[in-house]
Parts: sequence; C-alpha cells; structure tokens
Amino acid sequence: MYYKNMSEPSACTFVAPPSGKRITAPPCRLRLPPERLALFLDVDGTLAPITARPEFTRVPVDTRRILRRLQASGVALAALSGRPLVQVRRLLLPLDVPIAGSHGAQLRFSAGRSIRSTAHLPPGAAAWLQNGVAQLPDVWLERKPSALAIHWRQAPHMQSEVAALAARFLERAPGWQLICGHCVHELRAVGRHKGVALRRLMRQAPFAGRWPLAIGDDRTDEDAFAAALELGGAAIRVGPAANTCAPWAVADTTALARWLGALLAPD
Ligand SMILES: O=P(O)(O)OC[C@H]1O[C@H](O[C@H]2O[C@H](CO)[C@@H](O)[C@H](O)[C@H]2O)[C@H](O)[C@@H](O)[C@@H]1O
Repeated sequence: MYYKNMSEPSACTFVAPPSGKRITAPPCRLRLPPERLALFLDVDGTLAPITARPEFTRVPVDTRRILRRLQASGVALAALSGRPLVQVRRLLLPLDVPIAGSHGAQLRFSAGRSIRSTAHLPPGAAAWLQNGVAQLPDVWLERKPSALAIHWRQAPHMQSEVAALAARFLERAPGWQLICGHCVHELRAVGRHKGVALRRLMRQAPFAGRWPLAIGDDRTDEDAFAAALELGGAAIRVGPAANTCAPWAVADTTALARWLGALLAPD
C-alpha cells in the first residue's frame, strides 16, 4: 500500500497514536483495483454519528451515496453491526449488502440467504436483567436477537452499577460474555462476534480472494480488525484510537466518509 498524492488532506485527518504505538492516517488512495477490495463497515459511530438514542440514528445520505458508488465500481461491501439485522438494512437503504447483525448472531448473505445462530439463555435470565435495569434510573435494556444491551448514555453516573449488574447476570448465563461499547454494556454469547462474521463472509463470493479492510469505532469492532489483519488486510479505527489493533485511524464519521469518497476519484 502506498500514499498517492495528498490532494485532499482533510480526508486523511490524523489521530494521535497512544504513546508507543504507531498508528497513522490511512493512505489517501489504495493502490488496489475495486474488484480486489472488500470493505467491512460498522454502523454506529462509523457510518452514522452517535445519537442520544438508537432510533434517532441516520446514515447520512451522502455516505450512502458514496457506498452505492463504491459498490457499483466493483468494491464488495458488508455491514458488521451490533444492531439487529433488520435495523441495519433500514439504515443503509437503498444500499443492499450482506449484513452481520447482533454482533454476528444474524448473517444475511447476498441474494437474501440468511442464517441465524440462536444463543440460549437460562429461563428467566433476561427477565432478571430487565428487572435489575428497571432499578437504575435512566438506564434501559435493549433486547436483540441472541444479545442484550444495557444502555447508560442518559445516566453516565450509573456506569459502575451497570457493570455490577452485568457481572451478576453473567453468573446466571454461562457461555455469555460482556463487551463494552459507547455508553453501553453488551451481553452476547461467547464465540459470536464480528471477527467470526468477517471470516465467514470472506469465504464466500463476492468477498473470497479480496483484500479485507475492516472499519469501526469501538471495542466490539476489534475482533473484525484482528480477523482482517490475520487475513492479510488492514483496519481503520474511527475516533480516538486508544487500545486498538488497527494500524490506521480517522477522526470521525465525516472524515471517514470523505476518505471513502476519495477512493472513487479517478487515478
Ligand atoms: O456495531 P455498531 O453498528 O456500531 O452498533 C453498536 C450499538 O449501536 C447502538 O448503540 C450505540 O449507538 C446509539 C446511537 O448512536 C447510542 O445511543 C448508544 O449509546 C450506542 O451504544 C445500538 O443500540 C446497539 O444495539 C449496537 O450494538
């Protein structure tokens, strides 16, 4: 991979690396034909700016337009999200791409073929958690296919209570694990994550044989980054780049959209 020219410097906003780690802006242009590139895109905080509530979120029209043009040029795209699949489809419309939803518990390939790996909870565990969350003011529980998310964006002072509740939930839910996102404690089954989904998609057309680039903004994306790197690809972390295995970073969703748009410019 090489830098081309820096004709659009703002597309390559540099995020300072944590001390001792070398992390740089992604090259302005990838010296790769579109039909060799596979992009694996997270949604919240990556394609869409973070909002107060998940239902307020929109992927900007310009970003969706850029993604459509990338797809039309031959780039293979997929979305890897913690959200339920149906929400991701709606957020990306009219773009139609393979999607991993609920951290990979749901997988929709091209041509509409879907698989779902259901993770079971002991009877009463979800209701127990719902009841615990109800005791924490302004904290709320999102029930997703094979995953649960305790949101505390409206109650940052409740973070340690949320962590304690999640820990007690895990004692009742063997085979489940906690992963922290932005103002959210996510509970999901061990072994279901975006890295597994990326690898699965990379075994299929149109991804097989391509160079994988995973792009995301939080801890839940690190599994996808690791998988892309292990397959010889790369990763971009969006936002402050602390504790990431991604070699590249951009400042925010706007900078990422600009960088993706710059990939469309003719050589
Ligand atoms: O994997 P992603 O596509 O990044 O999804 C991660 C989670 O996104 C949603 O929650 C987050 O975004 C909300 C809207 O910006 C925000 O209000 C919340 O605080 C964030 O945690 C979604 O609700 C979760 O289900 C996803 O797992």
